[in-house]
Amino acid sequence: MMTYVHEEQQVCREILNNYERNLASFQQIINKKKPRNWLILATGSSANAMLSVKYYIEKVADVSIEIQEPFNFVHYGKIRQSADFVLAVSQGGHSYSTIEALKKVYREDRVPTAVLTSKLDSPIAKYADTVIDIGCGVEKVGFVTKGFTATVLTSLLMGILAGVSYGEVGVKEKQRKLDELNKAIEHIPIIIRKTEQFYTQHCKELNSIPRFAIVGYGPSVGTAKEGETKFTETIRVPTQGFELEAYMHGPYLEVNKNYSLIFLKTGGVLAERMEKLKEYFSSYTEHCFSISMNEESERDAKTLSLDIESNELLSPLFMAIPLQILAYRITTGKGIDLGVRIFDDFDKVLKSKV
Ligand SMILES: O=P(O)(O)OC[C@H]1O[C@](O)(CO)[C@@H](O)[C@@H]1O
Repeated sequence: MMTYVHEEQQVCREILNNYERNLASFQQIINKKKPRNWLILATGSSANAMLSVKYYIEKVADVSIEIQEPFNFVHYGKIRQSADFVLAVSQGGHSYSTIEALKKVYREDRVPTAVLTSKLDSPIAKYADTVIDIGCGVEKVGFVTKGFTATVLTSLLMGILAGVSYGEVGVKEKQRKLDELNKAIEHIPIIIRKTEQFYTQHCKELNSIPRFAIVGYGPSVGTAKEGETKFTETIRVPTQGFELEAYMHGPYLEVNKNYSLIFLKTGGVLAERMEKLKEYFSSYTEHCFSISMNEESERDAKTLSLDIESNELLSPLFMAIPLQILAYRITTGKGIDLGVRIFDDFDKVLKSKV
């Protein structure tokens, strides 16, 4: 897992170097059909990645994005009349639910379909008009890390290209946005280093926590959800990712002195509201941690400050990496060997991957 974390920067560089080629077929759909109402079908980390980029794409391309959990879509859902493009996202391309959902749309043959995957010859590729390469190669460890960041970056680029095609983004603005992404990925090694130091400083405490809640807002709700996915897959203690305000409607009542909160601080309009929540719970549990994208004016030992000056909407490119590393470090710190498979017959019985 850490090997892939260390590959994230290189993979991102490659994605940025090759985006014109990798996204050529997507560009064609956009230029030809000009879809403005996208339905995205994805589960697990892929859904978290798309939730992370939704706001950026909606803003730069002036489109509207709906994300649906594929199995519910297959059995209970329907495609909105207004939907004019369906994008299925499956990093490995074997998720049964996403395949079935895409099949349903593909057979109707009403809207253009595309699949975003890192495995171009995977089963899902048969059911879309267009196959788009995430550009990160196949990740062999099931607890994806580079695949998440690569999906985020490729999708951000799709948003920029759509913005250009729709006249929302001019030539200069496109270059500015690409520069912003190039600059963003240069922070990855330092994020890794800072997170490793942070874990070393707090390992005893972090390893002993029985329950985590990760709270975010805006684009970092997707990051919080990815933290939930990563922590439960690896550390195997109850962990949930919450949207800031939703957390205040019930979930907070669970807080006790053993409970840990991880606040994702990405600046923006809700920064103060999050600070208030943190302050409130700091007197009920000692285990309040923050991961802050921006430089913190007051240094607090339980804040991992990444000191990055960037657009809040790009925060998923940075903020998931500390959670990936913490997931791995806490897991090994607790003596769990991720190489030893558990529920080994799960896929055979439940067939959630085909
Ligand atoms: O993106 P994919 O390949 O469809 O996978 C979806 C999810 O399935 C899992 O591999 C677990 O089955 C998750 O780790 C992953 O997020």
